[in-house]
Amino acid sequence: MRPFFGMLLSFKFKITSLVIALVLVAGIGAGGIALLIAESELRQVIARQELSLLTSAAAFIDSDIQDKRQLLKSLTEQMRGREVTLGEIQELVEAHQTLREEFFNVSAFDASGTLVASLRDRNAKRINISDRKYFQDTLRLKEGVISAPFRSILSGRPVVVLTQPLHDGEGKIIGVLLGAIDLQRPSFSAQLDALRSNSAGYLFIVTDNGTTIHHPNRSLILEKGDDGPGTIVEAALRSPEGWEDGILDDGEPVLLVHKHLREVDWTVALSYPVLSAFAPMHSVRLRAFVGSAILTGLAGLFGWVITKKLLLPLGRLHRHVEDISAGRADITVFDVDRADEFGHLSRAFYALSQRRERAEQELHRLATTDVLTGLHNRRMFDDFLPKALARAARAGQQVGLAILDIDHFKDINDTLGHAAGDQVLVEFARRLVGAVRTTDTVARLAGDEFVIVFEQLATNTEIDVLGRKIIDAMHQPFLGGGAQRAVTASIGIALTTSPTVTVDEIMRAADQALYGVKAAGRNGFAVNHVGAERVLRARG
Ligand SMILES: Nc1nc2c(ncn2[C@@H]2O[C@H](COP(=O)(O)OP(=O)(O)OP(=O)(O)O)[C@@H](O)[C@H]2O)c(=O)[nH]1
Repeated sequence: MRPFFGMLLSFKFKITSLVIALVLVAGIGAGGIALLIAESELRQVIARQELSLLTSAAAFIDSDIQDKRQLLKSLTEQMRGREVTLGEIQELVEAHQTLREEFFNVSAFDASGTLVASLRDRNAKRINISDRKYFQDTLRLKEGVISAPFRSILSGRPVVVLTQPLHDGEGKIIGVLLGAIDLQRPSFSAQLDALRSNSAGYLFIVTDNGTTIHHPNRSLILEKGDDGPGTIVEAALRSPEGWEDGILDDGEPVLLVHKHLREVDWTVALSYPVLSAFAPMHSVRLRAFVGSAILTGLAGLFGWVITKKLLLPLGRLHRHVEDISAGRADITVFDVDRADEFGHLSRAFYALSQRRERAEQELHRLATTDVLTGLHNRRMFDDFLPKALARAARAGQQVGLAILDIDHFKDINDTLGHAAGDQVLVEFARRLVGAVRTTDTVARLAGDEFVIVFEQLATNTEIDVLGRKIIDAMHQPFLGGGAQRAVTASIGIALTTSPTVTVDEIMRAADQALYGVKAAGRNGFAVNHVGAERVLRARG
């Protein structure tokens, strides 16, 4: 659990998260904006395409109605020219083949509105349409009109009729010629439906008052659709032409494209389901989402790998600091030649470690050095002697320990003063170091007591030479408190080749030798072999 939380807090994790966040923001931001723009563009393109298609449909319907009106008009003009009577109209329309193709029925009514001829059924009931608005309008305007859609009394079919006034030879209106268009007849509706074949959505036509003229659901024809705010009928009639987005048709959002006809107060409209219209967009969105997810994952992985790689020097630096702290390496492991931030950090660590090392060395020196004489002190000696004994035991060599005591040093202090005593101690130490070999270790234990550890002694007699050399080194008078004074020392030396000798044993043996020298009148040295428990020589 802990390593997991540790990983969450790691710099690598933070950088990786940052990279992922940036990629996500960039992806969602740029991708989302691009998708929105693309979607908006697509809507415009689709809407324009559909409007252009609708314009063709509107032109087709306009021209169809115009053709039909023209046909009726030319027929009535023919009749007028030939002074056809109402009684002759039935024969005439039956003889006119084109009328059957263009109209569901063509009928004629006299000026009182009574049926006088019917193409579909010459024996049709003599109905009267004098109360119909289109009939009245035709007589009043003296020109053809297009009726509102209605259910025909003659056929029971939903129709609109085109009218033309009938004139006698003198131009007087004697009746009205009607061409009926069956709104459910394939010749009208199938042509419109054909315009939408292979495409999504459907075409419908409504009059200006919202009555349905054409609709794929034939049962709606002649019905007045809901034209409340936000309905497709209201949207279709809102302006002469254009498109509306997001209108609900039967609960489904649609793109509604509409165009008003020129010839008649009808609006032809297209309801285009948005979901299928933008189906390509959905797949683009899905692919963009998957792409973004993959990209984000890759970016995260990439961020992790790159950060890990970039932070390798930091890891190395961390290990180096740990190794140096644990004493497994020295400060030369720092890569101080790097030019980057890790180089700066390494150099800072190097300088810090160097200062710390120097401080440690100084501390160690102070802790192991006798302040007055500059020799090793007792602490150093206590640490050093066991190691020297072990070294000698390993090498099978003889080791010697000398304990030195300045004779009657108290007198020097008492007669010349403590400072003069110090001077003597310093000079004594200096001469001592000068008298022994570089391989020998000299220390001041306390007061006027000094020790020397002799390592790598070649012969037994070598120690005699060294003892004599020390005695001789002290022959010259010492300067203390401005006065010259003879200083002598007593030296007890212990020698051993035993690999099992202890610190106590060799110290005791040296003490014993010193005691012998002192007993013999001081100013000399004696050598005692450890285990022999006797002073072999005592010389002044
Ligand atoms: N000047 C000076 N005196 C010290 C220092 N440390 C100890 N002493 C003195 O050294 C003297 C040591 O004298 P002792 O060890 O008693 O004996 P001694 O006079 O040398 O006599 P023997 O050893 O028997 O010859 C004492 O008076 C201490 O006060 C020091 O650092 N400086």
